[in-house]
Amino acid sequence: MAASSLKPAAGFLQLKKPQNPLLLRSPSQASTLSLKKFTPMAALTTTPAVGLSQTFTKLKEQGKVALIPYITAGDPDLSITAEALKVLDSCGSDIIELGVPYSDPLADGPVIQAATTRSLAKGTNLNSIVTMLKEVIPQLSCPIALFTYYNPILKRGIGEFMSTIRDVGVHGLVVPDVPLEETEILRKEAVKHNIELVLLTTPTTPIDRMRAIAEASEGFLYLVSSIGVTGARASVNERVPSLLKEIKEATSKPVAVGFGISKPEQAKQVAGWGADGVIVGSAIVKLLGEAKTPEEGLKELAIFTKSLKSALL
Ligand SMILES: O=P(O)(O)OC[C@@H](O)[C@@H](O)c1c[nH]c2ccccc12
Repeated sequence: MAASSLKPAAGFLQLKKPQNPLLLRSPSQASTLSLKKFTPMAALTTTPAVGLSQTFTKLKEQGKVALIPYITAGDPDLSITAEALKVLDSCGSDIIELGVPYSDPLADGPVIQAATTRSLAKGTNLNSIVTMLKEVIPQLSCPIALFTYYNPILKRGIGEFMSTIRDVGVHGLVVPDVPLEETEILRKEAVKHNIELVLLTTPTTPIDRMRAIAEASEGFLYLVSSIGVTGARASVNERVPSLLKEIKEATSKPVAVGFGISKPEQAKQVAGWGADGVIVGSAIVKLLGEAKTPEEGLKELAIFTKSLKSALL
């Protein structure tokens, strides 16, 4: 995981069976879619978005905690993703994490895996996502952090990947399957292109390693709340408060907590524990995936996002 504790098994890019890198403890273990035309909406804000760390600075001054929803691009299709980004933005999101679908999503649970499969079946790829973002990002007021496994980056070439996403206005990048030791080139290219590379730490990351990850992370530090894969859980890991305390002693960078947060009450609880941001993925992906129609999904998305936002106020 970005970075986290972990070095994937040799040849991990060709893994047949998903293997969650978040479970590894130490380095040694370790078609183009035809898009509908997007109609520019008159009332949309055109304020240029600030980056991730600036967003946290602004929120901190206001005593607020960031709401960071995650959705998978291209599920059910990219024109709905474009609308979903606008809904998320207008309903109070502070940063949006947008997932690039990948065939071997090793850190993802069933909900995001299924979304990924649906999206790939529609032909979503990096080019089509970038084309969509070019149109949509100027209409958003909050920054986008792109989430992708390492393979699509390597396939394109690290430098070219960074310049492509930067050119369409992406501010941040989350890559869960690159261990800290191997993030060096990625970080260099990210800095060069003004992209904030967010690294992740988990409950099994040794403390010294967590410090090194915090030091290298840009934008914010992603605290994975529990071991395992993404997905809703009945309750948030009760170790999160002590993990947050340890991290806060090690860094002054903002810390956002994700994995298993699916309800407004849980978001509130995590904010109360001192997190600077709360990330909600599977619950939102599920809502969009299970909606009777995409339009229904967008309506429910607006309601759910607002309920998460008010839990954080
Ligand atoms: O789905 P959850 O449990 O709400 O967790 C957030 C998560 O979806 C998002 O940040 C994410 C999606 N896929 C990942 C893989 C690794 C780390 C993080 C992620």
